[in-house]
Amino acid sequence: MTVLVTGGAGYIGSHMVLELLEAGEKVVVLDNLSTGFRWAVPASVPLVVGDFGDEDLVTETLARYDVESIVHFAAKIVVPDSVTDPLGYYLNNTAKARTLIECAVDSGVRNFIFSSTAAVYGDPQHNPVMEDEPLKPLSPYGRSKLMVEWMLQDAANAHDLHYAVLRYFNVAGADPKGRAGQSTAQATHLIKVAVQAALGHRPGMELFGTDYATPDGSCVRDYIQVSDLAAAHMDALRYLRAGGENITCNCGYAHGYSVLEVIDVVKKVSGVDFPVKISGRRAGDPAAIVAGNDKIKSVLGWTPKYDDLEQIVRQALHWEQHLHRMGTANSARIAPAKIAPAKIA
Ligand SMILES: NC(=O)c1ccc[n+]([C@@H]2O[C@H](COP(=O)([O-])OP(=O)(O)OC[C@H]3O[C@@H](n4cnc5c(N)ncnc54)[C@H](O)[C@@H]3O)[C@@H](O)[C@H]2O)c1
Ligand SMILES: O=c1ccn([C@@H]2O[C@H](COP(=O)(O)OP(=O)(O)O[C@H]3O[C@H](CO)[C@H](O)[C@H](O)[C@H]3O)[C@@H](O)[C@H]2O)c(=O)[nH]1
Repeated sequence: MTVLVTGGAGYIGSHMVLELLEAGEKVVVLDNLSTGFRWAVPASVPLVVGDFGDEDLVTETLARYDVESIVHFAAKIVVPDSVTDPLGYYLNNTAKARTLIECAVDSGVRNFIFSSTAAVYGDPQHNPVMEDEPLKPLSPYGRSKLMVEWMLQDAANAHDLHYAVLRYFNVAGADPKGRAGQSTAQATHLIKVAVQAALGHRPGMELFGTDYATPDGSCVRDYIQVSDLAAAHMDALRYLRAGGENITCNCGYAHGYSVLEVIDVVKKVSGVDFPVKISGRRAGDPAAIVAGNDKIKSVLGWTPKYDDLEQIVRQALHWEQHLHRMGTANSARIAPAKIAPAKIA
C-alpha cells in the first residue's frame, strides 16, 4: 500500500514526503515540476514526472504502486495570478482535480487528503474563524479550491472514497533538520520575502497597507510551520484509516501576527535592519485571518511542535542561506548529490 503525493516536489509536498518516510510509509510522487524541483524528492522515492490531470498516467501510477491514499498538494498557488489567469487556475486546480478524483474512485483508492486554503473564507467576520463560517472566497484561487472541496464531498457521498480537507493558513518555515524548505525564488510570501531582504538577496521589501482595522494597522495572519502542517496530514491519514468520518479542518495555531510584527522578528533574528517601503494595500488582502483549531486538535489529535515565530523565521533564514550557498535560489539544475542538509543553529 502506497501513498501518492501529488506536488511532492513542491514546498509543502516535499515536507510531507519526509514525514511519510519517517513514518515508514511507501511513497510515490507525481509532479510536473512546473514550480517544484526534482532534487526536492529523496532519491529513495519514485518520482513520476507528469500531470495529475493526465488520466492515463494517473491510472497507471495508481495501479503500478498499489496506491491506497492520495495526498493532493499539486496546484497553482499565487492569488494575484489567479485574478489575471482565472481559467488557468480553474483548469489546473479544479478541472484536473475532477479527473484525479475520478481516477481515485475508479481505481479503488480509499483515502483522499486535499490541500485547501484559508482563502475559502475570504474576509471573515470573526476571528479565529471556525470551519462552519460562511465561505466567501475573494479570488479565483480561493474559488478554484472551494469547488474541489464540494466535488470531494459529493464524490464521497456517492462512492467508497473518504476525505480530509485541510484548510491551511499561512505556511512558513522549513524542515527543522534542514532537508527541505521554500525554494521558489519568485515566492511572494511575507516571511520568504523578508528573509531575502535580510540576507541582501533583494534590496528591501514593501509592506502592503498600514491602514487596516487591526491593532497596528497592518494585516494579521496565522503562520503555521510547514512540518507541523505535514504532521497534520499524517494525523488525518491515520484518522481516515481508522474509519474516521470525512472531515474538514483548519490548520493554524489560533493566534496571529501583524505584518509589522513579522518584519520586526525577521530583523531581530537576522540582526539586519533592511529597508521596508510602506506601500498601499494589496488587492484582495483580508485585514485579519486566524484559524480556529479546536477541531483539528480534538478530532485528529494534532499537537503542534513549532508554534514559535522566531524559530520559524530562523528556519526560513537557514534554508535561504542554504539555497544561496548552492549557487542559485531557484534551480532545477542543483544535483541531488550537491545538496547537503542545511545546518540549523
Ligand atoms: N504555501 C501556502 O502558504 C499555502 C497556503 C494554503 C494552501 N496551500 C496549498 O498547498 C498546496 C501546496 O502548495 P506549495 O506552497 O507547496 O506550492 P508549490 O508551488 O511549492 O508546490 C506545488 C507543486 O505542484 C506541482 N504541480 C502544479 N501543477 C501540477 C500539475 N498539473 N501536475 C503535476 N504537478 C503539478 C508543482 O510543480 C509543485 O511541485 C497547494 O495546493 C496550495 O494551494 C499553500
Ligand atoms: O512583500 C510582501 C508580502 C506580503 N505582505 C503582506 O503580508 C501578509 C501575508 O501575505 P502572504 O502573501 O505571505 O500570504 P497571504 O495571506 O496573502 O496568502 C496566504 O494565505 C492565503 C489564504 O488566506 C492563500 O492560501 C495563499 O496561498 C497563502 O500564500 C499580507 O498582508 C500581505 O499584504 C507584504 O506586506 N509584503
